[in-house]
Order: sequence, then structure tokens, then C-alpha cells
Amino acid sequence: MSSPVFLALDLPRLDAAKDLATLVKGHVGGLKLGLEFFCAHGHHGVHELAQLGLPIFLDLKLHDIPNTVAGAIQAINVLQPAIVTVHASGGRAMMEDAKAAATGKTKIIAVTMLTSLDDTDLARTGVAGSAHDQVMRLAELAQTAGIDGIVCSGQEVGHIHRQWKTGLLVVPGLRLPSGAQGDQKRTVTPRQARDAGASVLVIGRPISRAADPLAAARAIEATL
Ligand SMILES: O=C(O)c1cc(=O)[nH]c(=O)n1[C@@H]1O[C@H](COP(=O)(O)O)[C@@H](O)[C@H]1O
Repeated sequence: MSSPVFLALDLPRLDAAKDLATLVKGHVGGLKLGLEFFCAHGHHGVHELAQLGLPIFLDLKLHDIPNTVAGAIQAINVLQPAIVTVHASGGRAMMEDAKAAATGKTKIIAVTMLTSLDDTDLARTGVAGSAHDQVMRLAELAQTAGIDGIVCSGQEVGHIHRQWKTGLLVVPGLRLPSGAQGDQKRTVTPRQARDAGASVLVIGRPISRAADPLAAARAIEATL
């Protein structure tokens, strides 16, 4: 079975991203290309990384009116990514239209509440209640919209897994106990997320910023 780990390539340089992916490709199951990568390297960059033969997760976190998001999905269909993200807070119609616009095997998943936010941050955006409740509300909305899954933290994934068995449950914000938190607030270890039912584990800096990225990827793999 292939690894549930998708390596987040949040690196500004294409050659550095390719080198890192080539180095650790035997220890991860896919590559996640996000806003930093796509804004810098666009379709060309995706083609380059796709040559390594791993599934591509295009993390664009689209959030706009339904017509615009559907148009963006149509524009990237040619890349045939395995996964594309939209924001669940864009609403049900937006998620429905994103799903309808995707072709082939591309799965559309919705980011619920970013793992860099906690209850206090949520209150500052004007939303009452806990992060947990907000994630549950948005996960239910995503499920109702008929999309393929959601992104949430490892603190909520167990609860969602019990309610949405077939959903693709993507968990970022993963840290080993000894690792730096950085800007992430709702964190768990990769093993905790997997045990709670995560389908995909997104891991970036614990590998990309490690002194020895290959050793870090192997060490994370050994915990799973
Ligand atoms: O959609 C995502 O992948 C995502 C959602 C979220 O809530 N939190 C989050 O960190 N991510 C992404 O997951 C990756 C986490 O990176 P590290 O914190 O370096 O492991 C980054 O590429 C983020 O863009």
C-alpha cells in the first residue's frame, strides 16, 4: 500500500522542489503543490513535478463565486491533478459547481478551518463557538454538496471519520513531539492523525526544513 503522506512542496525554486521530491519520493505517496509553488511556476511547474510519477495534489484553496471557481477548475483540468482544494466557507453552490467542473479522476475537497487558527482566531473573524463546531458545520456542508472530502486538523478528523466513512479526509498541521510548531496551532502527530482516520497526511516543513530531509521522511514513515 502506498504511503498516506503527501509532501508539501512550499518552496520558491522549481529546481529545489524537484530535488527534494526526487530525494524522498520512495517514502511519500504523493506531492502537494500549493499557492507558493503554483503562483511561481504555474502549469509548467506542475508538469515538471508530475514527471516523478507520484499523484499530484493541487492545493489552490479556491474561494470565489461559483462561476469563477468552476472556471478555475476547468482551467486546471488539463493537468489532471488527483486532488484540488476549495474553501468550504465559499458555500454549497460553489462546492457543487467545483465538483461538476472537475473531470477525470480529480477529487474536489474543501478546507474547513485552517490548522493555523484556534478558537481565539475564529472569534476574531466574527464566528461564535469552537473550532471543533466550526469544522463540523463546514464538513457537513461539504458532504451535503456532494464533494469528495475535506481538509481538517487531526483534532477533528476522528469525529468526522465516524460520520463520513467514504470521505477523503486530508490532515495537515502534523508535527512530531520534538518538532517546531511554526505557524500551526491545531496540531497532532502523523500517527495520531492516521489512527483517527485520516486518508491523507500533508507534511511540509518537518521534512523540507529538516537538516536531513531523507532521514526525516524515513523517520516519519517509521512512525506510521
Ligand atoms: O489545504 C492544506 O493543505 C492546508 C490546510 C490547512 O488547514 N493547513 C495547512 O497547513 N495546509 C497546508 O498544509 C501544508 C502544511 O505544511 P507544514 O506546516 O510545513 O507541514 C502547507 O502547504 C499548507 O498550505
